[in-house]
Amino acid sequence: MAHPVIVALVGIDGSGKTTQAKMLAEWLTTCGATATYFANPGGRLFLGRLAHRLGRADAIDLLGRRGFTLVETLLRWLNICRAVVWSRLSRRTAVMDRYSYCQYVTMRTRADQGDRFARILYSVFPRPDLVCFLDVAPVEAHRRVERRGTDSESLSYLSDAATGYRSLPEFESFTVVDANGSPGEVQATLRQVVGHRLNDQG
Ligand SMILES: Cc1cn([C@H]2C[C@H](O)[C@@H](COP(=O)(O)OP(=O)(O)O)O2)c(=O)[nH]c1=O
Repeated sequence: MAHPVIVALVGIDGSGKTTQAKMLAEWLTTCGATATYFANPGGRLFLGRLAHRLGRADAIDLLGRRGFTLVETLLRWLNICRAVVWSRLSRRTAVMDRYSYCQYVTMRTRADQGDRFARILYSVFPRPDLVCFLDVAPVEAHRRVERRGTDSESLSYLSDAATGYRSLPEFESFTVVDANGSPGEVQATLRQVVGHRLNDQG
């Protein structure tokens, strides 16, 4: 590889980012291109638990909408920073579960203020070598999230978020991967796409 590679998987909740990114990192490592999976949590679960302990309903009740969005944006910034720095220093591949684009879409979908601030904050990060948009029908994503049972998103939120991704100025540069199939089917497509990209890198 000519230089360390950053691969980011983006898409709505339930599109399979976590499942696919972990599988991809394992596969790349078995192929000899040592890769590490990086999650990018926004702190919702952790802050939710903290809020309960403090007698609040949830993270938003604890921090307020703007406070929660700020903390979430900063946490995700730190997670991306860690992955990018690690990739540069170790000269290894980082497979990222979410990237800055996900936070832009989340904020826009929730009609949060401060998306310009987020864009400035995240502008220090390089464009990943490859961004795969896992394109799933919102109905299927909703089913998966319900089955997962760790969080919940309304179908209308997921539909709005899917529209949000497509309206990003960067969307044209994303590689769209059909994510409606089984994990194995989607992974096979991703391996092809990523394999080509890595070969192109030399
Ligand atoms: C990829 C995939 C995931 N799942 C399950 C695993 C998880 O419990 C849930 C959501 O997948 P997950 O990988 O967590 O999606 P994301 O990180 O984008 O939110 O759906 C399926 O049932 N089928 C699939 O094809």
